[in-house]
Amino acid sequence: MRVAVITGATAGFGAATARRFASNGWRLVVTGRRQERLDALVEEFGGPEMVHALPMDMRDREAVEKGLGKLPAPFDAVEVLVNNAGVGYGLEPIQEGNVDEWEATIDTNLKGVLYATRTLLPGMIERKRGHVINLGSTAGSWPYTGGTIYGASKSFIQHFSRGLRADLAGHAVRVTNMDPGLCETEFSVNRFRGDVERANSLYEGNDPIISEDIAEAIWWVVNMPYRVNVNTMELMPLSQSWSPLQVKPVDWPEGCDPDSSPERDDR
Ligand SMILES: NC(=O)C1=CN([C@@H]2O[C@H](COP(=O)(O)OP(=O)(O)OC[C@H]3O[C@@H](n4cnc5c(N)ncnc54)[C@H](OP(=O)(O)O)[C@@H]3O)[C@@H](O)[C@H]2O)C=CC1
Ligand SMILES: N[C@@H](C=O)C(=O)O
Repeated sequence: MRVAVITGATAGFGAATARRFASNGWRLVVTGRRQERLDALVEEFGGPEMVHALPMDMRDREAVEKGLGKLPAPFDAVEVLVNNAGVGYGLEPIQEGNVDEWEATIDTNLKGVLYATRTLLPGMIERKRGHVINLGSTAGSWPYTGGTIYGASKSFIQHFSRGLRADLAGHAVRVTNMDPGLCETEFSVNRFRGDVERANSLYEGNDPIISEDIAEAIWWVVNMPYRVNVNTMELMPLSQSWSPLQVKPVDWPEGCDPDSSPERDDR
């Protein structure tokens, strides 16, 4: 029986992906911080014989290394790792940003992925069977006001995924970066610090992607023939596309001539 590790399985994409794999007979290792939701997953997917729950914070290196590094049989031959746990707190521009929230975003989205990947890769290489799927975001390619730290964290994931493929040259381990756009999950409620109304207003009337769509895409990527590596996949709801680069008049200081420059400006 095959084993998949899904980080951040207590909500959104992670929960839907866990459901997709469990319904196809896979054993699961599920992680998240909310114990009661992990307990519910264990019950839903067939009990502790089928699901191993790891309550842990992905920012806690020791917990991740210990939890994923010492998985009990039969959960120890991990074939698929879905690095899904992630957050994007706040939507303020950098000059007004909350540094604590930046750190939480960076530590979860970057370090959590690195800890899990580093811990599980040697086993995949040794068993000659593995697939790492990293959840990036369209925000990693297309910047928007207020999404800078989150987007930069997802640019890291895109580059990390490509680099990982290069490092794994010759090994039977696949790597996929998946970049979803607007999707309705708990992501925005967390981004807006619990403001459900503000989160809902993003989705209303826009037919966002739903978690099951992402789970389906992950399932498809994993089930391509072993010779095929889907490097990257970008998905948006049809309602989402690009708008022109922003242009905004500059609030120059009194007496400033925009034709001037610091070496010619005697103000
Ligand atoms: N929704 C969207 O529009 C998009 C989301 N993404 C990315 O997809 C991934 C999943 O997001 P989505 O399902 O939408 O978000 P949700 O907020 O619905 O779920 C996030 C999951 O991550 C877990 N998580 C968050 N922080 C930590 C942490 N420090 N330690 C352990 N687990 C953590 C949560 O579990 P718990 O709270 O129990 O710890 C939860 O299970 C993220 O990486 C996100 O950046 C990418 C593109 C679009
Ligand atoms: N789609 C969201 C998450 O990745 C966003 O970009 O805000």
